[in-house]
Amino acid sequence: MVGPGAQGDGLPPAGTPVAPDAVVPLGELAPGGPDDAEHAGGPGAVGLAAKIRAVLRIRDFRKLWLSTALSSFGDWLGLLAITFTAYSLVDGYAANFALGGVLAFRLLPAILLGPLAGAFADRFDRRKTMVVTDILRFGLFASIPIVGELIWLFIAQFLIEALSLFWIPAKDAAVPNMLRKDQLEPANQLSLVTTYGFTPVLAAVVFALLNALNGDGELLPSVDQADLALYLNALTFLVAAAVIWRLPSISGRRAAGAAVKQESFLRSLRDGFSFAGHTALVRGLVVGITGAFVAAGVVIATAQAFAASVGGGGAAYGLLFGAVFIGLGIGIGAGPSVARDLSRERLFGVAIVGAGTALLLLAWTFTLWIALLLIVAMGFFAGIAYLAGFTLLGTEIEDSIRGRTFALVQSLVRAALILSLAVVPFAVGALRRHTLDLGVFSLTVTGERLMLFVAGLLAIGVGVLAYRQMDDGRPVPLLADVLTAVRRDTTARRRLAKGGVLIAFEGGEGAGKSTQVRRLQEWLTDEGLVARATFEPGATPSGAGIRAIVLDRAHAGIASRSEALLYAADRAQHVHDVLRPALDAGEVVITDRFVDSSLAYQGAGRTIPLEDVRMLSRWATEGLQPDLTVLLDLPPEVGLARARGRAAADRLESESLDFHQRVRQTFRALAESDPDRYLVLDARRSPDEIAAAIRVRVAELLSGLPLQTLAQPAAGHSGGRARRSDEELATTTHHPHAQTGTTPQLHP
Ligand SMILES: Nc1ncnc2c1ncn2[C@@H]1O[C@H](COP(=O)(O)OP(=O)(O)OP(=O)(O)O)[C@@H](O)[C@H]1O
Ligand SMILES: Cc1cn([C@H]2C[C@H](O)[C@@H](COP(=O)(O)O)O2)c(=O)[nH]c1=O
Repeated sequence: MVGPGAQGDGLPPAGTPVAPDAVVPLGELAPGGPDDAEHAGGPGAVGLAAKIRAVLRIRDFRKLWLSTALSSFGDWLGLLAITFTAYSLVDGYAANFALGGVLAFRLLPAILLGPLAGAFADRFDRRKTMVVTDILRFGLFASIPIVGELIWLFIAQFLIEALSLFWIPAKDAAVPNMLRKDQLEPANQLSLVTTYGFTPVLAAVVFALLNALNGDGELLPSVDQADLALYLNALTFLVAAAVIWRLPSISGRRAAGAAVKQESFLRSLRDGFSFAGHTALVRGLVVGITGAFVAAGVVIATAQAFAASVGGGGAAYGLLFGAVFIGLGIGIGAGPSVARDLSRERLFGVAIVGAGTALLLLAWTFTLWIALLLIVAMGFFAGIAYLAGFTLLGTEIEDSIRGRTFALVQSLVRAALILSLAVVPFAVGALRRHTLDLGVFSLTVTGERLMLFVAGLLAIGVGVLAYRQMDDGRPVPLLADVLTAVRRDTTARRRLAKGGVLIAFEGGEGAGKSTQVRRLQEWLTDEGLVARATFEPGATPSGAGIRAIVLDRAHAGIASRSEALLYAADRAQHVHDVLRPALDAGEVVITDRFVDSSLAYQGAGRTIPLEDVRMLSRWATEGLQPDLTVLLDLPPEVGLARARGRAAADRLESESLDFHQRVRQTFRALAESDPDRYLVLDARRSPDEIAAAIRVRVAELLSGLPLQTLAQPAAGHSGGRARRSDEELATTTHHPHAQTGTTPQLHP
C-alpha cells in the first residue's frame, strides 16, 4: 500500500509530476518496519494486485475501463439475447442456420471494414468516434426487440459489429496515452480478464436472472427476457457514451493540441499497410497472432470430435472448453510475473511455440485428464502470447499509426477464425479415420487429430517466424535467457549479456554513499576481487566538466530539461568509458549514484515526467541496469545537515526541503517497485552497521560468480591500508594481477 497521492507502484503516470505529499512508508517496504528494511528484497514484491490498483488510480483510465466493462457486459448479454431471439424467431432445424447466420454476420464486418476502421481511429477524434458509435449501438440494440424480424436482427447485428470495429481500435489506441509504458501490461491484464472472464459470466448470470424473473412475462407481460436483456444492453452503451464524452484525454494528440497531419483517407489506409509490411515488429506480431488464431479456430472446430475420441460426450466437451479459459486466465494473470525479465518480443514467440507444442502433444493424447492438462497449458501459453502481443502493440507503436495497426490485427484475427471454422470441419469429414500399416505396428489417424497436429505444427512455425522477426538482437542465447528469467536470476542474466556485476548506491544528500562505496570497494579488494569504485556525475574527463556546471550555484538558471540532458550526457560517457568496459572485463563495479538519481532529482525534484527521464536514461545507458541498488534512506534534513558540515551547499543541495522530500519519496518508491533488486537501509545507523549489512547482501549476490580476481590478495583484511579517494578508485583501470576465476569465499 502507498500513501495518498501515489500510485500503487509508488510512481505517477506518464506526464504527471510526483505529488509533493506522496509518501511511501519505509516500514511497508519490508515486513518488520524500518529496522528490517534491508530484508526488503525478500517477500514484499509488488504483486499484480498492487499494479492493478495503481492503474485504477488513474482517473481517466479507471473511467474508460468501467465504461468498457459496461459495454463488454452489454455485448455479452446482447450476444446471448440475439442468439436466443434468432432461435425463437425460426422454427425447427432452420433455427441452427439462424444461429450460424448471427455468428457469420458478427464476424464478417471485420474482414470488410477492419482496415477502414483503423484509419478512422488514427484520422478522426477518437473520443467522438467512440461516443457516436456507442449512441448508434444503443439505437440498434433497442431496435431489435421493437422490430422483431429475423432479417432486421441480421442487419442490426451486422451494423452493430461494424460500429464496434470503429470503437475498438479507437479505444485500444487511446489507452497507451493514458498510462506509463510499464503500466500498460497490468492494464491489459485487467482489461482482458474483465472482457473475457468477468463480464461474460456476469452477463450469463443476469440473463438467467431475467429468465427466472420474467420468463413467463409475469413482470412485464409484453416483453420476454431476451427483449429485456436487449434493452438493458442498449442502456449500457448510452451510459458508456456519456462517460466517454467526459474524458477528453481519449482524443489523444488532439487533446494535447497537437496538429494532426492531414492526408487523404486512402493514403492513410495505404500507409497503414505499408507500415505493417515494413516494420519487423509488426510483421512478427501479425504473423504470430494470425497463425495462433488459425490454430485456435482448428481447436474450436475439432473440439466436439476430439472430446468424443477421448471417451467423453457433452460433459468432456464442456470440460475441455472450460480448460481453455482456465489456461488463458492463468496465462494472462500470472504469465508476466513468471517471465518477468524476458523481453516481451521474445516472450511472444516463445509462448506461441509453447502453445503449439501443447497442441502437438494433444493430437497424440487419448486420456481425458492428460488432454485437460495439455489444454490448460495451451491456454496458458496462448494467454501469455496474447497479452505480450497486445502490450507490444500499445507500447511500441506510435500513436499516429496505432489505430490502423490494432485494426489490422483485429481483422486478421477474425478472418483467421472464420477461415479455420469454415474449412476444418470439411477437412475432418473428408479425412475421416484411416489406419496406417507401418509394419511393426499400425497407426490409426483420425481427421480431428490430424488437424490438431497440423495446427500444432503451424503454431510452432509461426512462433519461430515471429521470434525471428521480432528478436531484439540481444546476444543472450534463448534457452539461457528463458531459464534465468524464470529463475529470476538477474546476475546470471547480466553475465549472459556480457559479464561483471554492477552495484549502485543511491540516496539523498549526505546519506553516506561515498563512505559506503569506499568501504565496500576496500572489502572486496581485500577479499581478492577486482572491484572498481566510480561515481556520477563527473567520473570521466568530459563528465568532470558537466559536474562543474551542474553543481555550481552560479548556474542557477539552468532549465530542468537542460539539467536532465547534462546528467544524461555524463551518464552516457560514464557507461561508455568506465562501466561497460569494466563489466565486460568481469569486474565488480560500484557506482555512487546512477539512473535512480535522475528519476528522483530530475523526475520528482524538477517534476519532469518520470517516463521521459526514464527513456532518456535508458537511451544514455543502452539499457544498463544495476544488479543491486543499495538505497541509503535518510530524512533530508539530517542528510543536508551532514553535507553542510562538509562544505558549502552546491546548486542541488540549495534546493528547498520540499524538493529533497520528493527526491527521497521517489527513491523509496523505486525500491518498492522492484524489491528484489534493492537493499534499503536506514542511513541513521552507524557506518559499521550499514557496511556489515551491505557486505552480507553483496556476498550473497556474488557467490559462485566467475569474476576477475587479484592473483595476490591485497594486504590483509584488517583495513590497515591507506584509503584511496573516489577519483583514484574511479581511474584505477589497470589490474596487472587480474585473472578470471570463481569468486573466492567472501567473509562478510
Ligand atoms: N552512517 C553515518 N552516520 C553519520 N554520519 C555519517 C554516516 N555516514 C557518513 N557520514 C558522514 O556524513 C557526511 C556525508 O557522507 P558521504 O559523503 O559519505 O555522503 P554522500 O551520500 O556521499 O553525500 P553526497 O551525496 O552529498 O556527496 C560525511 O561527513 C560522513 O563522514
Ligand atoms: C547522478 C545525478 C546526480 N544528481 C545530483 C545529486 C547531487 O545533488 C549531485 C551530485 O552530488 P554528489 O555529491 O556527487 O552526490 O547531483 C542529479 O540531480 N541527477 C543525477 O542523475
